[in-house]
Amino acid sequence: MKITETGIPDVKLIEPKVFGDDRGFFMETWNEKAFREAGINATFVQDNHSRSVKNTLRGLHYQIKQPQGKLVRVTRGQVFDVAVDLRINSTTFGQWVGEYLSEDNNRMLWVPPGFAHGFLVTSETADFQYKCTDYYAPEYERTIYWDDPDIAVRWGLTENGEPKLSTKDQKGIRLDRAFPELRQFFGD
Ligand SMILES: Cc1cn([C@H]2C[C@H](O)[C@@H](COP(=O)(O)OP(=O)(O)O[C@H]3O[C@@H](C)C(=O)[C@@H](O)[C@H]3O)O2)c(=O)[nH]c1=O
Repeated sequence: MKITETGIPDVKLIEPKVFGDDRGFFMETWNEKAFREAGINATFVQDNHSRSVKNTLRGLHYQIKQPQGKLVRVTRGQVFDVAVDLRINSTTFGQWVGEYLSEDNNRMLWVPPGFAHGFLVTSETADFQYKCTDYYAPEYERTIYWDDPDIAVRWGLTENGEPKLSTKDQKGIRLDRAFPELRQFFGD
């Protein structure tokens, strides 16, 4: 597998080596040694799978305690996947990176703890699967509004396009309002 840095060096793009033959294909999707050699030291405790219809946007989510590192991929369809650096002392605080992940390109993204994460579904339907380094903790979960003007993710929605959001994500807060809590929990 090929593991490369993105515009935010700690967020990594993983391109598995795919072995195709007349039966189909084979690929490794997680290899602890290869990831460790690429600087990713992760112990995973939870695997998740969601299915979403086109134009669904899930995010931007993070947990103030039990922050989760996430190894994400798409097994059906395509999404535009986004990670936002919320580490207060990071030189890339508030910046985002985005990658198209699909069942065709087999790409995966490593989103470290200390980042908000979200994705927009760009195909008719998308199956999204990911491994997490800590457990889901709804009491610690926070949502930054997907269209926060300070982060300004270019989601690629059409001009008047409104994504399909959960009630929780419609109530996402702005980065500046999240800041005091981030300073408390993501200060180093
Ligand atoms: C995330 C999660 C949700 N749930 C439940 C809670 C709720 O009733 C239902 C749907 O939850 P949500 O609406 O929060 O699901 P969703 O919007 O898909 O949340 C996910 O979004 C992406 C972008 C991430 O990065 C994930 O970490 C996670 O926050 O599933 C769990 O039981 N365990 C979990 O780990």
